[in-house]
Amino acid sequence: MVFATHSQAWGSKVRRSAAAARDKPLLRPWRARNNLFFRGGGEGRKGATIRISTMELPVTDLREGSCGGKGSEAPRERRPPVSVAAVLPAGGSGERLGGCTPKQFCALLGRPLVSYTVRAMERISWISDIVVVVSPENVEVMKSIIKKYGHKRTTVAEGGMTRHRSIFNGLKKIAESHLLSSPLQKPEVVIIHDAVRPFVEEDILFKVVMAAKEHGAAGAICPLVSTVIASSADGCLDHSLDRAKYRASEMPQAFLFDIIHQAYHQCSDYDLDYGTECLHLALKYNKTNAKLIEGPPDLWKVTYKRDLYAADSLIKDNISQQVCVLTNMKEDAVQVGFLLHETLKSHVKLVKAISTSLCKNESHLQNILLGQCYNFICINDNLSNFQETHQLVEILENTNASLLYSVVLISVYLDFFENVSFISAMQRFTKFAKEVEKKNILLYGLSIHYQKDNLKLQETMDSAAALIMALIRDRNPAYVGQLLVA
Ligand SMILES: Nc1ccn([C@@H]2O[C@H](COP(=O)(O)OP(=O)(O)OP(=O)(O)O)[C@@H](O)[C@H]2O)c(=O)n1
Ligand SMILES: O=P(O)(O)OC[C@@H](O)[C@@H](O)[C@@H](O)CO
Repeated sequence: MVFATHSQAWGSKVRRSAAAARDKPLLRPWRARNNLFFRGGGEGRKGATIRISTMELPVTDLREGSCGGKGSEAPRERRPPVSVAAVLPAGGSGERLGGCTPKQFCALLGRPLVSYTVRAMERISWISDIVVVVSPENVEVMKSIIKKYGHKRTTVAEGGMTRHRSIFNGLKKIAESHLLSSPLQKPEVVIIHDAVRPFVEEDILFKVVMAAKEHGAAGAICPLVSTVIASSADGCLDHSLDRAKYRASEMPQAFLFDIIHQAYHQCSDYDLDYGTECLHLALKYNKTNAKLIEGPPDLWKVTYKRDLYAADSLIKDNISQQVCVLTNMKEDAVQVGFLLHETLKSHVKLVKAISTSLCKNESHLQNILLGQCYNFICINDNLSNFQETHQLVEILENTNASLLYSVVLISVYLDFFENVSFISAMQRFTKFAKEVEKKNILLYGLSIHYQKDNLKLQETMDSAAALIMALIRDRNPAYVGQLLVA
C-alpha cells in the first residue's frame, strides 16, 4: 500500500507563506519509478521536495515541535530514587460548585473530572499506586470509572466527613494494605493531591517528591492574586498582610510516608474536622518544616462553577494542539493535503501529514496517528463512499483512540458535487456519523472547492483551516454529520 515518506523537505524546510503560494506554482508533481515527487514552490528559495513512495516505508512523523515545547525528542523520563504512591482525596460534596453531582464526578467532554486527575498520575510510571478516596456511597461509581477508562494501579478507599479524614483513610489504606489480598506497596514518599486539580504535570510532582525525600515534606505554592486582610470584630478592616510575604498553598504535596501517616495518627479531632493544610499537620505533629516549591499557574482547584467551565475550555485547548492530515495518492488530494498542512501550521503547534491510503498493517499508522493526536483530517475521493474515512474510523475504533478524549474526524471532499447524488450521499454520511458518535468520534464533513487558480485556492485553504480549527476547538456534537463548505 502507499505511504508518504517525507524527505527532510517537510517540517522545517518547507516554508510556504500564503503570499508565496499566490504567485508561485503550487506543487509540481513528477514521477520517477515507483515514486511520486512534488516540489513545493517558495519565495526565491529552493522549494522542498516531497517524495511519495509506493513502498511500505515508515512514514516520517512531521513533528514540528512536540506539543509541550520545541524539539521532537521525547523528554527522557526522570525517576526519583524512592518509591512513590499518590492519595487523591475525592470524597467531598462540592457544595460551593452547586448542583447535585459532586464536582469530582462532573463530566468534562463526557468524562468525569476525577478521571483526568487519575490519568495525570497514571501517566507517570514512577507513581506505583494511586489511591482515590471517595465517600462510601460513591465507591462503586469510582470503581466503574476506573474500569471504563482503563485506569491502572488505581485503588478506591472510603472517605470521611472532612478532607483530612479522607486523606487519613487513604494513608491507612496503604499502611494497612498488607492485610488485603492485593497489598499496596508502602511507599517511601506519598503524594497528596486534590482529585479536583486535574492540570498537574510530571515536573512539579517530581520536584515535590524530591524535596519531600530531603526535607520530609514539600508542597506547591503560587503567588497570591488578592491581598489578605484581617477584619476587626465590627467587620471593618483591622490590617492587611504584605502580599509579597505570603503564598497560596496549592497541591501537589508530598511527604515521607511515615511523617504524614504518624502526624495524622496524632492529629486532634479539631484539626481533622477543621484543618485544611496537610503541611501544617507535618509541622505541628512531626516538627517537619515543609519545603515550599513554586508551582506553575495551572495547579488551581475546581471549586466554583466557573472553574468547571475553565477546565473544560483548557482541556479542549490542550487536545486541539495536534492535527493529522491524511490524503490518498491522488495528486489533487496530496496538493490539498500539503496546503492544508502548511496553512494549519499557523493555527496549531503540531501538524502531521500522512499521505497514505490506509494500510492493512495498522500498527504503522497507529503509532504515527495516535501519539496524543485527537484531530484528523481525511481527504476523500468523493462523498459517495468516503472509503478513506471509513478505514480511518476502523483504526480509531480498533485502537480505542477515543477512550479518554473525543476524537474529531473531518472528512474532506474536493468538488463533491460531481458524479454523486448529493442528497443520498449526505444521508449515508450523516447516518455513519451518528453511528460513530457513539464511539466518541465526532465526524464532520467539509467540502473544499478545488481549483487550479493559486490565489483562489489559497483563500479557500485559509477558509478551510478556519472551519477546521473551529470544529476542533468546539467539538460540538450538534454539527456531527453536517457538511460545511470552505
Ligand atoms: N470529606 C471530604 C471533603 C473534601 N474532599 C476532597 O478534597 C478535595 C478539596 O476539597 P474541596 O475543594 O473543599 O472539595 P469539597 O469539600 O467537595 O468542596 P466544598 O467545600 O465546596 O463542598 C476535593 O477533591 C474533595 O473531593 C474529600 O476527599 N473528603
Ligand atoms: O478543601 P478546601 O477547598 O476548603 O481547602 C483545600 C485547600 O486548602 C488545599 O487544597 C490547599 O490549600 C493545600 O492545602
